[in-house]
Amino acid sequence: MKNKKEMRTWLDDLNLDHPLVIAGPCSAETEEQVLKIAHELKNTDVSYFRAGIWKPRTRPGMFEGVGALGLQWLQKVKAETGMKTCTEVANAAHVKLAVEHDVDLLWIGARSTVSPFIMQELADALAGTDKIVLVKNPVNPDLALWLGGIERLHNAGIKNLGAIHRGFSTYEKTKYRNIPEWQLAIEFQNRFPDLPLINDPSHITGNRDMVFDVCQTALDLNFDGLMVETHYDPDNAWSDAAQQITPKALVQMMIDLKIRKESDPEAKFNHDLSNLRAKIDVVDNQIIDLLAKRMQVADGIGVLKKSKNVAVLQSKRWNEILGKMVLQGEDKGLSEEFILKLFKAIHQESINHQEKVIKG
Ligand SMILES: O=C(O)C(=O)C[C@]1(C(=O)O)C=C[C@@H](O)C=C1
Repeated sequence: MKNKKEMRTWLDDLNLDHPLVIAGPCSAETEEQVLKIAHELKNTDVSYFRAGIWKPRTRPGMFEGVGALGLQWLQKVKAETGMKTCTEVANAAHVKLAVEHDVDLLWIGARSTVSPFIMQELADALAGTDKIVLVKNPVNPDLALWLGGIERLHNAGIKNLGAIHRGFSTYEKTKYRNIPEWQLAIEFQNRFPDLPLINDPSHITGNRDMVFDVCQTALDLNFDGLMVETHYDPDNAWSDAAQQITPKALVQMMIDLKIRKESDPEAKFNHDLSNLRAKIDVVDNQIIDLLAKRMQVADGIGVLKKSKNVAVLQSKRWNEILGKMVLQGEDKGLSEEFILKLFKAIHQESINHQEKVIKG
């Protein structure tokens, strides 16, 4: 699969003067709930009304969605509000029912994207439709698996494709429900700049208080749209209560979010930017020189350790370094998260250098 300008045709054809917004409840609960939310979202920036019909839940015994019945409610949403509709599909039977009920956009969930078998089943079931299909990232931060899933749909002749960044599972507890790993989304855009990329702040945060900030970061990183879970009574939602926001809050958020341009033609701005970029280039070169110097020292340590048969990994020393660097970083306004990532990468490279010396 290669990047092509036409990949964004379906999005361009919407002629929006703001990012694409997909919103609606995590789950369709009752007909009244679905229609009430839909009417509150009518005449806002929302183009697509979302509602989960079949819900993949971590544990059995939780609310697993109303099933096909909810698709009739989505048809009513379309008839009464004019909004297009979307839902998640996870197997060929879901696809058949969603297509029969005229759902406009289908998304594939993170737990499906991880499985090439499921992706192939969905690609086969969707072949021949002109539906928009958005593929959420797999639960693990694996860009090749994400792109591979999209490629299966592309190879089945599905033209209106896009991706949803919903964050990644981690063993460690973080402030996020699913950590964003923004670098991976940036890498995605580098590889496929014309494949529409939508951010899902609800699943990244798991917490409505953080939704705005994640949306702003996504827009700052040129995402094409947002998919935001929305409920008129979030606290009493049947699923994902903590992360849903009200339609009113969504409207306010769309007013408050800053939509930034990719560049500006003004001469002074471009002159100042070039100067600052030249400074960055100098510093980047210094960083590379320093890292190379550090690895030369590591090579020396490797030679010394080899002579006395001493192990490469020295956890006590390493933890002392990490602790010191986190403190120094804080002093200089560098986040703990960044310092840990940076020094863990440096440590790994130092170990690789020493291994090479010891084996060589
Ligand atoms: O101090 C050592 O023993 C080293 O090998 C150097 C170093 C480092 O790069 O700072 C690398 C590996 C060890 O786990 C600890 C520290």
